[in-house]
Amino acid sequence: MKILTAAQVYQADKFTIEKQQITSDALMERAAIQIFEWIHARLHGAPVVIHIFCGIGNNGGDGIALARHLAEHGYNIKVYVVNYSEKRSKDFLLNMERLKDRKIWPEFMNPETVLPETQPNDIIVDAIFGIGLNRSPDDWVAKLIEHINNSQAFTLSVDIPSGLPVDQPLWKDSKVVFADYVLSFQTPKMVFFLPETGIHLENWEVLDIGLDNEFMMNVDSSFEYFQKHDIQSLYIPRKRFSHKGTYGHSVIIGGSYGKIGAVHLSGKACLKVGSGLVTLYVPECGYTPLQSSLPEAMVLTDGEEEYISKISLSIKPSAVGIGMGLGTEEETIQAFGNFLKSVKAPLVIDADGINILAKHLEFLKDMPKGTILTPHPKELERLVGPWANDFEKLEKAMRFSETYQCILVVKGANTIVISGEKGYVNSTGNPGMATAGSGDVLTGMITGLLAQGYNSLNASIFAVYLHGLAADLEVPAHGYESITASSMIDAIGKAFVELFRQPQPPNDNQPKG
Ligand SMILES: NC(=O)C1=CN([C@@H]2O[C@H](COP(=O)(O)OP(=O)(O)OC[C@H]3O[C@@H](n4cnc5c(N)ncnc54)[C@H](O)[C@@H]3O)[C@@H](O)[C@H]2O)[C@@H](O)CC1
Ligand SMILES: [K+]
Repeated sequence: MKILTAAQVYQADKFTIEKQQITSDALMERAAIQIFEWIHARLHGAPVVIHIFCGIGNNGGDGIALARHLAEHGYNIKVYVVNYSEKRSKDFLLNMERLKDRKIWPEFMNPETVLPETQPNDIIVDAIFGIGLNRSPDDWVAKLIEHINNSQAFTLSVDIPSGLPVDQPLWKDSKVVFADYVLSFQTPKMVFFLPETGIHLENWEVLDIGLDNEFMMNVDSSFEYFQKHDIQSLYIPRKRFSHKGTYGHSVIIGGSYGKIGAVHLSGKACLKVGSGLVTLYVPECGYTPLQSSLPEAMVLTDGEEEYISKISLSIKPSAVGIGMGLGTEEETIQAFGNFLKSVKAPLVIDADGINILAKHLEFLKDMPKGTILTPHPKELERLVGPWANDFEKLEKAMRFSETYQCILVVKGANTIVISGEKGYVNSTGNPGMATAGSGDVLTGMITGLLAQGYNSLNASIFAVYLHGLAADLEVPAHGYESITASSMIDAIGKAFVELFRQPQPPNDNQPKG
C-alpha cells in the first residue's frame, strides 16, 4: 500500500473530484459515512457519550458530518467547534448548516472557553486538525489537546491525530492528541511508523473513501507499506523435480570466543527459510559446539582459535551472511576487508561487519552492488552519522543506499527496507523481538532467501516480513517477554504456512507496541 504525502493526498482528492465528477462535499460525505459505520458497527447504538471536537477546516467538516449521522441514529453526542481561525472551509460551513437544520447546536470554543468535562467511559472524536496543519497549534488549542490527553476517554482521531504533521518532523514543543485509534483516509501516514511521531497513536486503520484508482496506481510514492499479499507475490514456489542443490548453498561467516551462538542462530534461520545447504565459517572454538547443536549445517574453521583471522572458502557460495558475533580484532578487520574484495556471491552484512565498515569507510568501495546491510539504530548512526529527526535519518539512509548501491534494512518497530530513493515499511513484528539474537535470525533468513534466487530487495522485504510474522505467531503462547531468537526460528515454519492462509488477520496492519 502506498504511503502518500499530504500534497499527494490533496492531488488525489482533486483528481478524484474531477474524474468522478463529484463535489468535494460528496467526498467528505463518503469519509464521514465510513467513520460513522466504523463506530456504529462497534457501538450498536449504545448510549455512551461521544464528544466530537471539530476544527474549522475539512477535518472539522468530517467531524460535523459525522455528528449528523450519529445524531440521526440516536447517539448521545456533544459537538464542539474549536474556533482557531476565521477561515472556515466551504464544506465545513455546508455541514454546519446541515447540522443546524437538525437543531443541533455545537458549542463554539475559543481561548476563554472552560474546557468540557469528560468521563473515562466517554468517547472522544478528534477532528480538530487533519492533513492541513502547517504549524504547531496555538497555546489555547494545545491546552485543549492536553485536556483530551489527560481524560481517560477512548480517543478516536479522524484521519490523523490532531497536531501531527503528515510527512515531516514534529514542530518543537508542539502538542499532539494521543489517539487510541486513527481512521486514516485512503493511505497510512508516514508519521505512524516512525518512533518520534508514532508514539502518539496506539492503532490505526485505513478507510477506503474511493480516491481514484488510476491516480493511486500511478502516483510515485517514496514509501510503501508491505503486507501479506505483497509478500505472497514475491514467493518463489519450490519445484517438484528439485534437489538440495536447487536451493543454493549459503555461507554464514562470523563468531568469536563467547559469541558462537550468533552463528548458530543465523545458520539455523537460514536453513529454516529453505536454503538447500548451509556452511558455517567460524574460528576453531566454534567447531565442536556447532557440529553438535546444528547437525544439518557443515562447519569450516579458521586456523585461529578465538576469532576469524582470514576468510578462505573452499566452496562457491550462492549467498553469504557475515558479521554476527564477528568481533573487531585487527586481523578480523583485515580478513573482512580482503573478503569484500574477493566475494562474488550476494552478500548480507550485519552487526560487527557494519561496525567495521563504519570505522573503515575505505572498504565501502569494495562492497559488491546490491549488498544488504542490516543496522539497528546505533549501527546505522555509526554508518551514516547522527540525524536531527526520523525524517533526516531516512534521507541519510537513502543517500547512503544510492551512493554505495546497497540496501539498508533499518531495523525498528516498523523495520524499513531502503533501496535508493524508495523505502518499504514492514507491517509485522512486536516488542517481543527486542531480544538478543533477533538480528542474527534476520540475517540468516535474508541469506537463505538470497541463496534460493530471491534478488536483494525481495529477499530483504520477504525476510523482514516473515521474521516479524514468526514473532507475532509466538505471542499467544509466550507473550512479548518470553519470545527468544530461538523461539522465533521455531516459528518460521508456522509463518510460511500463515503466509498462505486466507484471509489476512484483521490486526495485520497495526503497529505493535
Ligand atoms: N483529501 C481527501 O481525500 C479528503 C480530506 N478530507 C479531510 O480534510 C482534511 C484536510 O482538510 P484541510 O485541508 O481543510 O485542513 P485541516 O482541516 O487539517 O486544517 C484546517 C486549516 O487550518 C489552517 N491551519 C493549519 N495549521 C494551523 C494551526 N496551527 N492553527 C490554526 N490554523 C491552522 C490551515 O489553513 C488548514 O487548511 C483531511 O485531513 C481529511 O480529514 C475529507 O473531508 C475527505 C476527503
Ligand atoms: K484529526
